[in-house]
Amino acid sequence: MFIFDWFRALLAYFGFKKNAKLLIIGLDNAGKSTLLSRMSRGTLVQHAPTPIGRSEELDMGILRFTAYDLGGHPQVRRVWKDYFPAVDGVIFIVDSADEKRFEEARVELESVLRDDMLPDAPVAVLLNKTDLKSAAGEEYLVQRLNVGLQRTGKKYTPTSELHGRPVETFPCSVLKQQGYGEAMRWLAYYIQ
Ligand SMILES: Nc1nc2c(ncn2[C@@H]2O[C@H](COP(=O)(O)OP(=O)(O)OP(=O)(O)O)[C@@H](O)[C@H]2O)c(=O)[nH]1
Ligand SMILES: [Mg+2]
Repeated sequence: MFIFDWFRALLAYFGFKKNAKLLIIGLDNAGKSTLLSRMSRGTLVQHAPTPIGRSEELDMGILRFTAYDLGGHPQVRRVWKDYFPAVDGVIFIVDSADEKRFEEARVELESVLRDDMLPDAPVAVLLNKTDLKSAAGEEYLVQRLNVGLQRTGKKYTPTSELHGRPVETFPCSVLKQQGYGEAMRWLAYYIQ
C-alpha cells in the first residue's frame, strides 16, 4: 500500500504540470529497471540486461519515464540523445558499490551535463545501493563523479542563483525504497 501513497504524492509534486518527461540513464546494472518497477508496482523484479538500443518506458499519466542504458556503446548514446530536446528532467543512476566503474560513470555523466542538446533540465544523480556494505559515501562519490561545483544543495536554490543547470546527488537504495523520493521532490521543484 505504501507504494500507492507514494505514487499519489509523486503525482502531486508534478501535478501542476500537464506532462513531464523524465529520462533515466546510467550504466548497465545501476538499477534503472528496478527503479521503474518500484515506481510502477512496488514489486521487485529481476531484469535481464537490457539489449542495446532498447528502452523501457513507464507511463503514469502526466509523468512519463524512459530508461536507457549507457554501456559505453556509441549506438546507444545516439538513441538516448534523441530524447534530450523534449526532456524535462534527468535521473542519472550510479551503482555506488561498484568502484571499478566510477570512472566510466563520471565520463558518461560529464557528457550528459555538457551536452548542448540537453536544455537546462535538472539532473538528479542517484547514488544507488546504499544498503550494500561496500557502497561508497556521498562525498567520496561527489569527488569521483566530479559534480561538486554544480550541486544546488539539498535545499532548493532559486534558478536565478545557479550558474548552470541544477544538479544534486541523492544517496538511495531502490531496493529498500529509501532516498529516491527526495530526488523526485527536488526534480519536481526545478521542473515547476
Ligand atoms: N543491493 C541492491 N541491489 C540493487 C539495488 N537496486 C538494484 N539492485 C540490483 O542491481 C541489479 C541491476 O539492477 P537493474 O535494475 O536490472 O539495473 P539496470 O540499470 O536496469 O541494468 P541494465 O538493464 O542491465 O542496464 C539487479 O540485480 C538489482 O536487483 C539496490 O538499491 N540495492
Ligand atoms: Mg534494465
